[in-house]
Amino acid sequence: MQAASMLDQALTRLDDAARHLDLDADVLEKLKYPRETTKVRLMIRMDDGSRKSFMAWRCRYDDTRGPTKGGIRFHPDSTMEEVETLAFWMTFKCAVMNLPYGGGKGAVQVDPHTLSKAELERLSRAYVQAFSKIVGPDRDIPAPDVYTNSMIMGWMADEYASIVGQATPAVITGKPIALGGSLGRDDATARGGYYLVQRLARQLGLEPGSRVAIQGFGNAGQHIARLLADDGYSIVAVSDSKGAIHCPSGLDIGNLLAAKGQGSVTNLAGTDGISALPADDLVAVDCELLVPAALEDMIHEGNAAGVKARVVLELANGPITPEADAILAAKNVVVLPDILANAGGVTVSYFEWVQNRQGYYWPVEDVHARLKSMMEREGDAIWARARDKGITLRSAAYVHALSRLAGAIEAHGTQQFFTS
Ligand SMILES: NC(=O)c1ccc[n+]([C@@H]2O[C@H](COP(=O)([O-])OP(=O)(O)OC[C@H]3O[C@@H](n4cnc5c(N)ncnc54)[C@H](O)[C@@H]3O)[C@@H](O)[C@H]2O)c1
Repeated sequence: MQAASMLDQALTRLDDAARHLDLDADVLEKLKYPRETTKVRLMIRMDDGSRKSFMAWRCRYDDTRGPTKGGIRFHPDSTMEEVETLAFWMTFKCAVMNLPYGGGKGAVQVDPHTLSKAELERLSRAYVQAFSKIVGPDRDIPAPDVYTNSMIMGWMADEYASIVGQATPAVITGKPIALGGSLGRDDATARGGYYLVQRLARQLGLEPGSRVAIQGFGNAGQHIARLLADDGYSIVAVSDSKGAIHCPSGLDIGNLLAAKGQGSVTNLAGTDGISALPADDLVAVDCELLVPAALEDMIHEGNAAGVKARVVLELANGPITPEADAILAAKNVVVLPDILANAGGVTVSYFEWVQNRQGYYWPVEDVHARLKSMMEREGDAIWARARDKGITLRSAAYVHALSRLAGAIEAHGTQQFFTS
């Protein structure tokens, strides 16, 4: 992860989008910087009695359109710049989907795989203790991200309830169903991307039988593999942090899930015509659809030219660097951009927050139907904007979001008072 330059790279998207809109200067001044980032060193007791500390952050990038919303990542390489960049993307993602939220993000610099379950629980609770004045159902609403899950969200919701002295399920989303989670949240990120692919399949030249390569086999990667395979797509390559595998005749999803359950998809290499690949070679596999579903900057200047897919569905956040974006555009590869393609997760998190506040819970069919109609509505609008302006879908998504953000910032602003 090239964390130091990440935010600057992300801000180039803002500049690019601003060129297509007639904006008040207040708008860019407000969106160029995070509103607040809090840094805390968390101290927890380890199982052996020793104490250990971990750096943690929470960023509220912009709250013009509502309380800030964004996940908490547990990763050894997390940095403040990464958290701020992810919070910037959340600001735009919530605006793309017209959710009544601003953007936020949090992280703990830790490899959670080195902690016992009890240590992980203490760390999760320590995070909420440290940031209890920052989070809140009308202020800042966390959710899961890389290497955090519903169990961790449940501990965090419980800790917040202890601190404020009352059950407050709407403070955090991605909770277990038994603690006020929403049906359909588990596969929402992948499902949103899947609905988008279904909606635009004709324009994208995709159809059941098209070949798919998936980078990363966690929450997003596993569910998109299942949804596309159920639709008749052929999953020909998959990777995780241990490496990649390739099978031109198609991989079996059940076998992939079982192998991942035992550590890694690479355990399947050498069986049933499946070959091992270096992890980096996954992006160059012969296929029609490439799905990055791991981490940032995985498709870069050094490997973008090798991409053979016609379409890239960005389920990960920021998997393509701006340099790689230009290379892919020159090759006429259509990129379904992260702030639209993976927005299903935050959209169903929003549904969870609404259900928590209403105290009324929806059947999964309602969750799916509402998600589908929102993905189609915003996907169609962004497709039309890209076509009308002759710009990439990424630029169109940023223009789409920026026009909503600008409307809200200008409505708050007072510049006209001074100039009229
Ligand atoms: N889960 C969500 O709701 C959600 C929502 C929006 C965006 N995202 C984004 O999707 C991406 C994946 O998130 P997730 O929730 O699936 O995380 P996860 O922790 O469940 O899975 C991450 C996967 O990536 C793999 N991985 C790590 N390093 C890799 C590498 N170098 N090469 C290949 N694979 C590698 C891991 O082995 C794991 O299989 C992230 O960018 C995240 O920000 C997730």
